[in-house]
Amino acid sequence: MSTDFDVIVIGAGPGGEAAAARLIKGGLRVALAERELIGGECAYWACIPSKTLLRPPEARAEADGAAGLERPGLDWPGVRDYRDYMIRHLDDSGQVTGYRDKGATVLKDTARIIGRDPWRVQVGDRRLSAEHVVVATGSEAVRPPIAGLDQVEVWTNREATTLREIPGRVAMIGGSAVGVELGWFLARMGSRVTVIQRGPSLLDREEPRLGELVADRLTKDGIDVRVGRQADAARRDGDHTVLDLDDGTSVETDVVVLGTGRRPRTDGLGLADVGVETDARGALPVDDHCQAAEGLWAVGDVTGTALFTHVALYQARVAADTILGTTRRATYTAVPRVVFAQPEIAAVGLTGAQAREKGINVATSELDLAASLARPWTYETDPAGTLGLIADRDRRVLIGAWAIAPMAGEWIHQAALAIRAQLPIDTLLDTVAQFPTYSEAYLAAAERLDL
Ligand SMILES: Cc1cc2nc3c(=O)[nH]c(=O)nc-3n(C[C@H](O)[C@H](O)[C@H](O)COP(=O)(O)OP(=O)(O)OC[C@H]3O[C@@H](n4cnc5c(N)ncnc54)[C@H](O)[C@@H]3O)c2cc1C
Ligand SMILES: NC(=O)c1ccc[n+]([C@@H]2O[C@H](COP(=O)([O-])OP(=O)(O)OC[C@H]3O[C@@H](n4cnc5c(N)ncnc54)[C@H](O)[C@@H]3O)[C@@H](O)[C@H]2O)c1
Repeated sequence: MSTDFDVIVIGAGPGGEAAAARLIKGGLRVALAERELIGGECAYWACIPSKTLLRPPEARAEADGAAGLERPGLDWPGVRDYRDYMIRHLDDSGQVTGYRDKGATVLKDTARIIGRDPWRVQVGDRRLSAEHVVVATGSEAVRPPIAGLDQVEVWTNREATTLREIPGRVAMIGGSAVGVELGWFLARMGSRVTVIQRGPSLLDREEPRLGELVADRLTKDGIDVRVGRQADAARRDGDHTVLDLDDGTSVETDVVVLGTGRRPRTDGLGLADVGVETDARGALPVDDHCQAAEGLWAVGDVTGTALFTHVALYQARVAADTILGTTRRATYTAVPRVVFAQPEIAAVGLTGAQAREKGINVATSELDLAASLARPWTYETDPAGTLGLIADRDRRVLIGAWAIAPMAGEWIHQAALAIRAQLPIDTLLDTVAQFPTYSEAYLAAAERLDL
Protein backbone atom coordinates (compact mmCIF):
# COMPACT_ATOMS: atom_id res chain seq x y z
CA MET A 1 0.00 0.00 0.00
CA SER A 2 1.42 3.41 -0.85
CA THR A 3 1.96 5.78 2.06
CA ASP A 4 3.04 9.43 2.31
CA PHE A 5 6.16 8.45 4.24
CA ASP A 6 8.13 5.36 5.22
CA VAL A 7 8.39 6.60 8.80
CA ILE A 8 6.78 9.34 10.89
CA VAL A 9 8.84 10.19 13.98
CA ILE A 10 6.81 11.87 16.75
CA GLY A 11 8.98 13.99 19.05
CA ALA A 12 12.44 15.35 18.28
CA GLY A 13 14.33 14.97 21.54
CA PRO A 14 17.53 12.89 21.51
CA GLY A 15 15.54 9.69 20.80
CA GLY A 16 13.50 11.08 17.93
CA GLU A 17 16.43 12.98 16.45
CA ALA A 18 18.72 9.96 16.51
CA ALA A 19 16.07 7.70 14.99
CA ALA A 20 15.21 10.25 12.28
CA ALA A 21 18.86 10.90 11.38
CA ARG A 22 19.60 7.17 11.02
CA LEU A 23 16.46 6.51 8.98
CA ILE A 24 17.15 9.46 6.67
CA LYS A 25 20.72 8.21 6.20
CA GLY A 26 19.26 4.78 5.42
CA GLY A 27 17.38 6.34 2.50
CA LEU A 28 13.86 6.34 3.93
CA ARG A 29 11.22 9.05 3.51
CA VAL A 30 10.94 10.54 6.98
CA ALA A 31 8.53 13.05 8.55
CA LEU A 32 9.60 14.53 11.89
CA ALA A 33 6.88 16.08 14.08
CA GLU A 34 7.90 18.27 17.03
CA ARG A 35 5.52 20.54 18.92
CA GLU A 36 8.14 22.53 20.86
CA LEU A 37 11.85 22.61 20.00
CA ILE A 38 13.96 20.17 18.02
CA GLY A 39 16.42 18.84 20.58
CA GLY A 40 13.76 18.11 23.21
CA GLU A 41 14.05 18.34 26.97
CA CYS A 42 17.71 17.30 26.94
CA ALA A 43 18.99 20.12 24.73
CA TYR A 44 17.13 23.03 26.33
CA TRP A 45 15.92 22.19 29.87
CA ALA A 46 17.82 19.12 31.11
CA CYS A 47 21.22 17.57 30.28
CA ILE A 48 22.83 20.39 28.31
CA PRO A 49 21.96 23.41 30.49
CA SER A 50 22.48 21.50 33.74
CA LYS A 51 25.91 20.16 32.75
CA THR A 52 26.89 23.58 31.38
CA LEU A 53 25.85 25.28 34.63
CA LEU A 54 27.57 22.68 36.83
CA ARG A 55 30.98 23.01 35.21
CA PRO A 56 32.10 26.49 36.45
CA PRO A 57 31.43 25.80 40.17
CA GLU A 58 32.98 22.36 39.67
CA ALA A 59 36.15 23.89 38.21
CA ARG A 60 36.23 26.37 41.06
CA ALA A 61 35.92 23.59 43.67
CA GLU A 62 38.69 21.69 41.85
CA ALA A 63 40.89 24.78 42.09
CA ASP A 64 40.14 24.94 45.83
CA GLY A 65 41.51 21.41 46.12
CA ALA A 66 44.71 21.98 44.14
CA ALA A 67 47.78 23.11 46.09
CA GLY A 68 48.94 26.71 45.59
CA LEU A 69 46.03 27.84 43.41
CA GLU A 70 44.09 30.97 44.15
CA ARG A 71 40.30 30.57 44.09
CA PRO A 72 38.94 31.70 40.72
CA GLY A 73 36.08 34.21 40.72
CA LEU A 74 32.61 33.06 39.71
CA ASP A 75 30.78 35.45 37.39
CA TRP A 76 27.08 34.48 37.24
CA PRO A 77 26.23 36.61 34.17
CA GLY A 78 29.14 34.93 32.36
CA VAL A 79 27.94 31.47 33.40
CA ARG A 80 24.38 32.35 32.40
CA ASP A 81 25.39 33.74 29.00
CA TYR A 82 27.27 30.54 28.14
CA ARG A 83 24.25 28.49 29.27
CA ASP A 84 22.06 30.60 26.95
CA TYR A 85 24.46 30.00 24.08
CA MET A 86 24.46 26.26 24.80
CA ILE A 87 20.65 26.09 24.76
CA ARG A 88 20.67 28.02 21.46
CA HIS A 89 18.68 30.84 23.10
CA LEU A 90 15.70 28.43 22.87
CA ASP A 91 15.77 28.73 19.09
CA ASP A 92 15.73 25.58 16.91
CA SER A 93 15.52 27.24 13.48
CA GLY A 94 18.98 25.88 12.58
CA GLN A 95 17.85 22.35 13.43
CA VAL A 96 14.66 22.71 11.35
CA THR A 97 16.71 23.84 8.34
CA GLY A 98 19.27 21.09 8.96
CA TYR A 99 16.66 18.30 8.78
CA ARG A 100 14.94 19.88 5.76
CA ASP A 101 18.31 20.08 3.99
CA LYS A 102 18.78 16.36 4.65
CA GLY A 103 15.47 15.67 2.92
CA ALA A 104 13.15 15.20 5.89
CA THR A 105 9.71 16.79 6.19
CA VAL A 106 9.70 18.76 9.44
CA LEU A 107 6.35 19.63 11.01
CA LYS A 108 6.35 21.92 14.04
CA ASP A 109 3.06 20.86 15.62
CA THR A 110 1.43 18.33 17.93
CA ALA A 111 1.06 14.85 16.49
CA ARG A 112 -1.68 12.34 17.26
CA ILE A 113 -2.09 8.81 15.98
CA ILE A 114 -5.52 8.47 14.34
CA GLY A 115 -5.44 5.13 12.57
CA ARG A 116 -3.49 1.99 11.70
CA ASP A 117 -2.91 -0.38 8.76
CA PRO A 118 -1.27 1.77 7.54
CA TRP A 119 -0.42 4.10 10.42
CA ARG A 120 -2.10 7.49 10.13
CA VAL A 121 -1.03 10.55 12.08
CA GLN A 122 -2.63 13.97 12.41
CA VAL A 123 -0.03 16.74 12.79
CA GLY A 124 -1.72 20.11 13.21
CA ASP A 125 -4.09 20.28 10.23
CA ARG A 126 -2.17 17.70 8.15
CA ARG A 127 -2.98 14.00 7.90
CA LEU A 128 -0.07 11.74 7.07
CA SER A 129 0.27 8.01 6.51
CA ALA A 130 3.34 5.83 6.95
CA GLU A 131 4.42 2.22 7.19
CA HIS A 132 6.13 2.92 10.54
CA VAL A 133 5.67 5.37 13.40
CA VAL A 134 8.40 6.01 15.98
CA VAL A 135 7.03 7.49 19.21
CA ALA A 136 9.72 9.56 20.95
CA THR A 137 7.62 11.95 23.00
CA GLY A 138 9.76 11.87 26.14
CA SER A 139 8.59 12.67 29.65
CA GLU A 140 7.54 15.59 31.82
CA ALA A 141 8.16 16.55 35.45
CA VAL A 142 5.91 14.99 38.08
CA ARG A 143 4.26 17.47 40.48
CA PRO A 144 3.74 15.76 43.84
CA PRO A 145 0.28 16.13 45.43
CA ILE A 146 1.35 18.55 48.19
CA ALA A 147 -1.44 20.75 49.58
CA GLY A 148 -0.90 24.41 48.65
CA LEU A 149 1.89 23.75 46.13
CA ASP A 150 -0.03 25.68 43.48
CA GLN A 151 -0.02 28.77 45.76
CA VAL A 152 3.79 29.13 45.96
CA GLU A 153 6.68 29.61 43.55
CA VAL A 154 7.57 26.20 42.12
CA TRP A 155 10.26 25.41 39.57
CA THR A 156 10.44 22.21 37.59
CA ASN A 157 13.62 21.36 35.68
CA ARG A 158 12.51 23.88 33.03
CA GLU A 159 12.60 26.99 35.25
CA ALA A 160 15.58 25.68 37.23
CA THR A 161 17.81 25.13 34.19
CA THR A 162 16.86 28.43 32.53
CA LEU A 163 17.07 30.51 35.73
CA ARG A 164 18.06 34.16 35.38
CA GLU A 165 18.99 34.88 39.03
CA ILE A 166 20.26 32.67 41.86
CA PRO A 167 17.60 32.45 44.59
CA GLY A 168 18.58 33.14 48.21
CA ARG A 169 16.93 29.99 49.55
CA VAL A 170 15.87 26.82 47.78
CA ALA A 171 13.82 23.85 48.99
CA MET A 172 14.59 20.96 46.68
CA ILE A 173 11.95 18.24 46.80
CA GLY A 174 13.43 14.92 45.70
CA GLY A 175 16.96 13.70 46.29
CA SER A 176 17.87 11.69 43.19
CA ALA A 177 19.73 12.82 40.08
CA VAL A 178 17.86 16.12 39.60
CA GLY A 179 17.81 16.94 43.32
CA VAL A 180 21.51 16.22 43.84
CA GLU A 181 22.75 17.95 40.67
CA LEU A 182 20.61 21.08 40.90
CA GLY A 183 20.84 21.20 44.71
CA TRP A 184 24.63 21.06 44.54
CA PHE A 185 24.78 23.67 41.76
CA LEU A 186 22.52 26.13 43.57
CA ALA A 187 24.39 25.68 46.85
CA ARG A 188 27.73 26.33 45.13
CA MET A 189 26.24 29.45 43.53
CA GLY A 190 25.29 30.78 46.97
CA SER A 191 21.72 29.59 47.64
CA ARG A 192 20.86 28.11 51.04
CA VAL A 193 19.62 24.70 49.96
CA THR A 194 17.50 22.11 51.75
CA VAL A 195 17.03 18.75 50.03
CA ILE A 196 13.89 16.90 51.12
CA GLN A 197 14.05 13.27 50.10
CA ARG A 198 11.16 10.91 50.71
CA GLY A 199 13.15 7.77 49.93
CA PRO A 200 15.29 5.99 52.54
CA SER A 201 18.51 7.43 51.09
CA LEU A 202 19.62 9.94 48.49
CA LEU A 203 19.72 8.38 44.99
CA ASP A 204 17.42 5.67 46.32
CA ARG A 205 17.63 3.45 43.25
CA GLU A 206 21.38 3.07 43.87
CA GLU A 207 23.40 1.18 46.49
CA PRO A 208 22.31 2.63 49.89
CA ARG A 209 25.99 3.08 50.85
CA LEU A 210 26.43 5.40 47.87
CA GLY A 211 23.44 7.47 49.02
CA GLU A 212 25.03 7.72 52.46
CA LEU A 213 28.35 8.94 51.04
CA VAL A 214 26.55 11.47 48.83
CA ALA A 215 24.54 12.78 51.81
CA ASP A 216 27.81 13.22 53.79
CA ARG A 217 29.35 15.09 50.90
CA LEU A 218 26.36 17.41 50.35
CA THR A 219 26.18 18.10 54.09
CA LYS A 220 29.89 19.04 54.09
CA ASP A 221 29.09 21.43 51.24
CA GLY A 222 26.55 23.19 53.45
CA ILE A 223 23.35 21.58 52.13
CA ASP A 224 20.66 20.70 54.67
CA VAL A 225 19.79 17.09 53.75
CA ARG A 226 16.51 15.67 55.10
CA VAL A 227 16.25 11.99 54.19
CA GLY A 228 13.09 9.92 54.78
CA ARG A 229 11.03 13.11 54.89
CA GLN A 230 8.33 14.61 52.72
CA ALA A 231 6.45 17.87 52.57
CA ASP A 232 2.82 17.67 53.69
CA ALA A 233 1.87 21.24 52.81
CA ALA A 234 3.18 24.44 51.22
CA ARG A 235 2.04 27.94 52.18
CA ARG A 236 2.92 31.59 51.69
CA ASP A 237 4.09 33.50 54.77
CA GLY A 238 4.73 37.14 53.93
CA ASP A 239 7.25 37.24 51.10
CA HIS A 240 8.49 33.69 51.50
CA THR A 241 7.25 30.10 51.26
CA VAL A 242 7.02 27.60 54.10
CA LEU A 243 7.03 23.84 53.57
CA ASP A 244 5.61 21.83 56.45
CA LEU A 245 7.31 18.45 56.65
CA ASP A 246 5.89 15.19 57.97
CA ASP A 247 8.16 15.23 61.06
CA GLY A 248 6.56 18.46 62.32
CA THR A 249 9.47 20.67 61.20
CA SER A 250 9.23 23.30 58.49
CA VAL A 251 11.52 24.77 55.87
CA GLU A 252 11.46 28.44 54.81
CA THR A 253 12.37 29.10 51.22
CA ASP A 254 12.14 31.52 48.32
CA VAL A 255 11.45 28.84 45.75
CA VAL A 256 10.48 25.17 45.71
CA VAL A 257 12.35 23.13 43.08
CA LEU A 258 10.96 19.76 42.01
CA GLY A 259 13.17 16.73 41.38
CA THR A 260 10.39 14.24 42.03
CA GLY A 261 10.62 12.12 38.91
CA ARG A 262 9.17 12.13 35.40
CA ARG A 263 5.99 10.88 33.73
CA PRO A 264 6.08 9.51 30.16
CA ARG A 265 4.30 11.82 27.70
CA THR A 266 1.58 9.64 26.18
CA ASP A 267 -1.50 11.74 27.00
CA GLY A 268 -3.28 12.88 23.87
CA LEU A 269 -1.23 10.64 21.56
CA GLY A 270 -4.32 8.64 20.61
CA LEU A 271 -2.78 5.28 21.52
CA ALA A 272 -5.88 3.79 23.20
CA ASP A 273 -8.01 4.73 20.16
CA VAL A 274 -5.82 2.55 17.94
CA GLY A 275 -5.80 -0.33 20.43
CA VAL A 276 -2.34 0.27 21.94
CA GLU A 277 -2.12 0.04 25.74
CA THR A 278 0.14 2.08 27.99
CA ASP A 279 1.27 0.72 31.38
CA ALA A 280 0.22 1.95 34.84
CA ARG A 281 2.81 4.77 34.70
CA GLY A 282 1.62 5.87 31.26
CA ALA A 283 4.71 4.46 29.53
CA LEU A 284 4.53 2.76 26.14
CA PRO A 285 6.00 -0.71 26.68
CA VAL A 286 8.24 -2.08 23.94
CA ASP A 287 9.87 -5.42 23.11
CA ASP A 288 13.62 -6.01 22.72
CA HIS A 289 13.55 -4.33 19.28
CA CYS A 290 11.79 -1.25 20.74
CA GLN A 291 8.57 -2.23 18.96
CA ALA A 292 5.22 -1.59 20.67
CA ALA A 293 2.99 -3.02 17.92
CA GLU A 294 3.49 -4.05 14.28
CA GLY A 295 5.11 -0.97 12.70
CA LEU A 296 4.81 1.10 15.90
CA TRP A 297 8.11 1.77 17.66
CA ALA A 298 9.01 3.74 20.77
CA VAL A 299 12.34 5.06 22.02
CA GLY A 300 13.51 7.17 24.96
CA ASP A 301 11.76 8.28 28.15
CA VAL A 302 8.30 7.45 26.77
CA THR A 303 9.21 3.73 27.08
CA GLY A 304 9.79 4.16 30.83
CA THR A 305 13.11 2.28 30.53
CA ALA A 306 16.07 3.96 32.28
CA LEU A 307 15.33 7.65 31.60
CA PHE A 308 18.64 8.80 30.14
CA THR A 309 19.65 10.42 26.88
CA HIS A 310 22.18 7.67 26.18
CA VAL A 311 19.38 5.09 26.51
CA ALA A 312 17.16 7.10 24.15
CA LEU A 313 20.04 7.20 21.64
CA TYR A 314 20.68 3.46 22.03
CA GLN A 315 17.01 2.57 21.58
CA ALA A 316 16.90 4.84 18.51
CA ARG A 317 19.81 2.89 16.99
CA VAL A 318 18.11 -0.43 17.79
CA ALA A 319 14.72 0.63 16.37
CA ALA A 320 16.10 2.39 13.28
CA ASP A 321 18.46 -0.45 12.36
CA THR A 322 15.63 -2.97 12.80
CA ILE A 323 13.34 -0.87 10.57
CA LEU A 324 16.15 -0.66 8.03
CA GLY A 325 16.44 -4.46 7.97
CA THR A 326 19.24 -5.23 10.46
CA THR A 327 17.39 -6.74 13.41
CA ARG A 328 18.85 -5.70 16.76
CA ARG A 329 17.95 -6.43 20.37
CA ALA A 330 18.41 -3.91 23.19
CA THR A 331 20.30 -5.00 26.31
CA TYR A 332 20.29 -2.79 29.39
CA THR A 333 22.64 -4.70 31.71
CA ALA A 334 25.42 -2.12 31.58
CA VAL A 335 23.88 1.34 31.22
CA PRO A 336 26.01 3.89 33.10
CA ARG A 337 24.23 6.23 35.53
CA VAL A 338 26.21 9.36 36.30
CA VAL A 339 25.22 12.23 38.58
CA PHE A 340 27.37 15.23 37.74
CA ALA A 341 27.93 16.64 41.22
CA GLN A 342 31.42 17.38 42.49
CA PRO A 343 32.91 14.86 42.78
CA GLU A 344 31.05 12.80 40.23
CA ILE A 345 28.79 9.97 41.31
CA ALA A 346 28.56 6.98 38.99
CA ALA A 347 27.03 3.53 38.93
CA VAL A 348 26.42 0.72 36.48
CA GLY A 349 24.78 -2.69 36.55
CA LEU A 350 22.99 -4.16 39.55
CA THR A 351 23.03 -3.10 43.18
CA GLY A 352 23.80 -5.80 45.76
CA ALA A 353 20.11 -6.03 46.74
CA GLN A 354 18.95 -6.31 43.10
CA ALA A 355 21.49 -9.09 42.51
CA ARG A 356 20.41 -11.02 45.63
CA GLU A 357 16.76 -10.71 44.53
CA LYS A 358 17.78 -12.45 41.32
CA GLY A 359 19.24 -15.31 43.37
CA ILE A 360 22.85 -14.42 42.52
CA ASN A 361 25.59 -15.53 44.92
CA VAL A 362 26.94 -12.03 45.55
CA ALA A 363 30.43 -10.87 46.55
CA THR A 364 31.04 -7.17 47.21
CA SER A 365 34.02 -4.98 47.98
CA GLU A 366 34.51 -1.32 48.83
CA LEU A 367 37.70 0.65 48.36
CA ASP A 368 38.63 3.91 50.05
CA LEU A 369 40.53 5.51 47.17
CA ALA A 370 42.66 7.90 49.23
CA ALA A 371 43.79 5.07 51.48
CA SER A 372 44.76 2.84 48.57
CA LEU A 373 45.93 4.91 45.59
CA ALA A 374 48.41 7.65 44.76
CA ARG A 375 46.23 9.49 42.22
CA PRO A 376 43.77 11.02 44.71
CA TRP A 377 46.76 12.68 46.48
CA THR A 378 48.35 14.02 43.31
CA TYR A 379 44.92 15.27 42.23
CA GLU A 380 43.79 17.17 45.33
CA THR A 381 45.04 18.10 48.79
CA ASP A 382 42.11 16.68 50.78
CA PRO A 383 41.25 13.60 48.74
CA ALA A 384 38.14 11.50 49.15
CA GLY A 385 36.50 8.87 47.03
CA THR A 386 35.12 5.36 47.10
CA LEU A 387 34.65 2.54 44.59
CA GLY A 388 32.28 -0.35 45.22
CA LEU A 389 32.15 -3.59 43.21
CA ILE A 390 29.43 -6.23 43.03
CA ALA A 391 30.37 -9.62 41.58
CA ASP A 392 28.70 -12.93 40.83
CA ARG A 393 30.74 -15.40 42.90
CA ASP A 394 29.61 -18.44 40.92
CA ARG A 395 30.26 -17.02 37.44
CA ARG A 396 33.27 -14.94 38.60
CA VAL A 397 32.10 -11.86 36.65
CA LEU A 398 31.42 -8.28 37.61
CA ILE A 399 27.70 -7.42 37.73
CA GLY A 400 27.72 -3.96 39.30
CA ALA A 401 29.93 -1.04 40.28
CA TRP A 402 29.50 2.37 41.88
CA ALA A 403 31.85 5.21 42.68
CA ILE A 404 32.00 8.71 44.08
CA ALA A 405 35.25 10.35 43.04
CA PRO A 406 36.72 12.84 40.58
CA MET A 407 35.91 11.91 36.97
CA ALA A 408 34.06 8.76 38.07
CA GLY A 409 31.64 9.43 35.20
CA GLU A 410 34.51 8.71 32.81
CA TRP A 411 36.18 5.69 34.42
CA ILE A 412 32.89 3.93 35.33
CA HIS A 413 32.86 2.94 31.66
CA GLN A 414 35.55 0.33 32.32
CA ALA A 415 33.11 -1.41 34.64
CA ALA A 416 30.34 -0.92 32.06
CA LEU A 417 32.42 -2.70 29.43
CA ALA A 418 33.44 -5.48 31.83
CA ILE A 419 29.79 -6.06 32.81
CA ARG A 420 28.49 -5.91 29.24
CA ALA A 421 31.18 -8.27 27.95
CA GLN A 422 30.95 -10.53 31.04
CA LEU A 423 34.69 -10.21 31.36
CA PRO A 424 36.09 -12.84 33.76
CA ILE A 425 37.24 -11.26 37.05
CA ASP A 426 40.48 -13.19 36.53
CA THR A 427 41.14 -11.06 33.44
CA LEU A 428 40.35 -7.93 35.45
CA LEU A 429 42.85 -9.12 38.06
CA ASP A 430 45.48 -9.46 35.34
CA THR A 431 45.01 -6.02 33.74
CA VAL A 432 47.53 -3.23 34.05
CA ALA A 433 46.28 0.31 34.70
CA GLN A 434 48.43 3.39 34.20
CA PHE A 435 50.03 4.72 37.43
CA PRO A 436 48.88 7.02 39.00
CA THR A 437 45.24 6.98 37.85
CA TYR A 438 41.81 6.43 39.40
CA SER A 439 41.51 3.41 37.08
CA GLU A 440 43.95 1.53 39.32
CA ALA A 441 41.07 1.28 41.78
CA TYR A 442 39.51 -1.60 39.83
CA LEU A 443 42.43 -3.96 40.49
CA ALA A 444 42.62 -3.04 44.17
CA ALA A 445 38.85 -3.41 44.63
CA ALA A 446 38.72 -6.68 42.65
CA GLU A 447 41.50 -8.12 44.84
CA ARG A 448 39.25 -7.48 47.86
CA LEU A 449 36.33 -9.48 46.48
CA ASP A 450 35.78 -12.67 48.47
CA LEU A 451 35.36 -14.97 45.48
C1 LIG B 1 17.38 18.30 34.91
C2 LIG B 1 17.65 17.07 34.09
C3 LIG B 1 18.95 16.75 33.76
C4 LIG B 1 19.22 15.61 33.00
N1 LIG B 1 20.51 15.31 32.72
C5 LIG B 1 20.79 14.20 32.02
C6 LIG B 1 22.14 13.87 31.71
O1 LIG B 1 23.08 14.57 32.08
N2 LIG B 1 22.39 12.75 30.99
C7 LIG B 1 21.36 11.94 30.58
O2 LIG B 1 21.64 10.92 29.94
N3 LIG B 1 20.07 12.23 30.84
C8 LIG B 1 19.76 13.34 31.54
N4 LIG B 1 18.46 13.66 31.80
C9 LIG B 1 17.40 12.82 31.19
C10 LIG B 1 17.19 13.23 29.71
O3 LIG B 1 16.85 14.59 29.64
C11 LIG B 1 16.09 12.39 29.07
O4 LIG B 1 16.35 11.02 29.30
C12 LIG B 1 16.04 12.66 27.56
O5 LIG B 1 15.73 14.00 27.29
C13 LIG B 1 15.02 11.74 26.91
O6 LIG B 1 14.98 11.99 25.54
P1 LIG B 1 13.66 11.70 24.69
O7 LIG B 1 14.03 11.89 23.27
O8 LIG B 1 13.07 10.41 25.11
O9 LIG B 1 12.60 12.79 25.17
P2 LIG B 1 12.59 14.40 25.30
O10 LIG B 1 13.95 14.97 25.41
O11 LIG B 1 11.61 14.66 26.42
O12 LIG B 1 11.96 14.88 23.93
C14 LIG B 1 10.66 14.53 23.55
C15 LIG B 1 10.16 15.53 22.53
O13 LIG B 1 8.88 15.10 22.06
C16 LIG B 1 8.07 16.26 21.86
N5 LIG B 1 6.66 15.83 21.88
C17 LIG B 1 6.00 15.28 22.92
N6 LIG B 1 4.75 14.96 22.56
C18 LIG B 1 4.62 15.33 21.27
C19 LIG B 1 3.55 15.25 20.33
N7 LIG B 1 2.37 14.71 20.63
N8 LIG B 1 3.76 15.75 19.08
C20 LIG B 1 4.96 16.29 18.71
N9 LIG B 1 5.99 16.38 19.58
C21 LIG B 1 5.84 15.90 20.82
C22 LIG B 1 8.45 17.17 23.00
O14 LIG B 1 8.12 18.52 22.71
C23 LIG B 1 9.97 16.94 23.09
O15 LIG B 1 10.68 17.86 22.32
C24 LIG B 1 18.16 14.78 32.56
C25 LIG B 1 16.83 15.10 32.90
C26 LIG B 1 16.58 16.23 33.66
C27 LIG B 1 15.15 16.55 34.00
N1 LIG C 1 22.97 12.96 35.05
C1 LIG C 1 21.92 12.32 34.59
O1 LIG C 1 22.02 11.39 33.80
C2 LIG C 1 20.56 12.78 35.00
C3 LIG C 1 20.40 13.98 35.66
C4 LIG C 1 19.12 14.36 36.04
C5 LIG C 1 18.04 13.54 35.74
N2 LIG C 1 18.24 12.40 35.09
C6 LIG C 1 17.12 11.49 34.80
O2 LIG C 1 15.90 12.19 34.85
C7 LIG C 1 14.93 11.43 35.53
C8 LIG C 1 14.27 12.29 36.57
O3 LIG C 1 15.17 12.53 37.68
P1 LIG C 1 14.59 12.85 39.12
O4 LIG C 1 15.75 12.96 40.04
O5 LIG C 1 13.60 13.94 39.03
O6 LIG C 1 13.69 11.59 39.40
P2 LIG C 1 13.89 10.14 40.04
O7 LIG C 1 12.66 9.41 39.67
O8 LIG C 1 15.20 9.58 39.69
O9 LIG C 1 13.88 10.43 41.60
C9 LIG C 1 12.87 11.14 42.24
C10 LIG C 1 13.22 11.19 43.71
O10 LIG C 1 12.28 12.03 44.36
C11 LIG C 1 11.87 11.42 45.55
N3 LIG C 1 10.50 11.90 45.77
C12 LIG C 1 9.43 11.67 44.99
N4 LIG C 1 8.35 12.31 45.49
C13 LIG C 1 8.76 12.96 46.61
C14 LIG C 1 8.12 13.80 47.56
N5 LIG C 1 6.83 14.08 47.47
N6 LIG C 1 8.87 14.30 48.58
C15 LIG C 1 10.19 14.01 48.68
N7 LIG C 1 10.84 13.22 47.80
C16 LIG C 1 10.14 12.71 46.78
C17 LIG C 1 11.97 9.92 45.33
O11 LIG C 1 12.22 9.24 46.54
C18 LIG C 1 13.15 9.82 44.37
O12 LIG C 1 14.37 9.58 45.03
C19 LIG C 1 15.61 10.22 36.13
O13 LIG C 1 15.21 9.06 35.50
C20 LIG C 1 17.08 10.48 35.94
O14 LIG C 1 17.78 9.33 35.60
C21 LIG C 1 19.47 11.99 34.72
